[in-house]
Amino acid sequence: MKSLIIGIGGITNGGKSTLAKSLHEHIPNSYIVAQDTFFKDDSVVAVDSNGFKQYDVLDALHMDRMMSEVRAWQKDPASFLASRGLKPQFSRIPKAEDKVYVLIIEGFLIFNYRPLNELMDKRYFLVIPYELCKKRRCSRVYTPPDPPGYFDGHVWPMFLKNRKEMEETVTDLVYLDGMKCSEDLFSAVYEEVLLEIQKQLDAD
Ligand SMILES: Nc1ncnc2c1ncn2[C@@H]1O[C@H](COP(=O)(O)OP(=O)(O)O)[C@@H](O)[C@H]1O
Ligand SMILES: NC(=O)c1ccc[n+]([C@@H]2O[C@H](COP(=O)(O)O)[C@@H](O)[C@H]2O)c1
Repeated sequence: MKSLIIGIGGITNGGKSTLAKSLHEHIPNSYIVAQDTFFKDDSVVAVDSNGFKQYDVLDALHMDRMMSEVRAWQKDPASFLASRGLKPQFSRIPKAEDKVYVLIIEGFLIFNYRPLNELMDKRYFLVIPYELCKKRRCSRVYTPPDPPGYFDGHVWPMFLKNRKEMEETVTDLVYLDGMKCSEDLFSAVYEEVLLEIQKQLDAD
């Protein structure tokens, strides 16, 4: 069996998890590793001079644990899925995508962490403008919730900084306009992933 790793990165509330879930639902033998499940406990997240918790930095995440999960999948995707109670899926009429295990890595800082970035076969980066990002972010409740002024005082400046750092080191990013409807975003990426799957199969 072959395997493929797809990165869905981008701005907070850009639509990463929505897109990752749709891909997962349509791709047999796929699995999502979501970066936001690896945040450190609030008690150990650093605080800046304005009292804002520094959540939007790699240091706020257990990247070592995230890497272990990805490496466990890479080592043996079938056993990895089986250990999570998931059985390999085969369509009644076999399709190309049945034959390739696909890992979807989703998160706002996945391309800023070099060891993780290096593993990706394809990199997508969702972007939305400031106003829309602020609007979507303000209607979402995190644990802990954003304190007043957090978007402009921490989230947006860190997004600009992290994106700049990423663009200095990462090539082959495919930018996606997160203002497009979810269906259009899904179809565009899904079509490309199917082509990547076919490429893997043709590589024999
Ligand atoms: N393409 C889209 N168009 C409009 N709203 C969207 C779109 N994608 C996601 N959303 C909405 O934006 C919010 C954030 O989406 P989500 O996928 O959780 O973003 P992220 O994982 O990047 O933080 C949710 O309310 C979701 O329903
Ligand atoms: N434990 C958590 O999940 C948690 C806590 C505080 C802030 N956040 C926020 O999560 C964001 C990243 O996730 P999204 O890209 O899904 O928005 C960061 O901007 C960060 O400020 C998450």
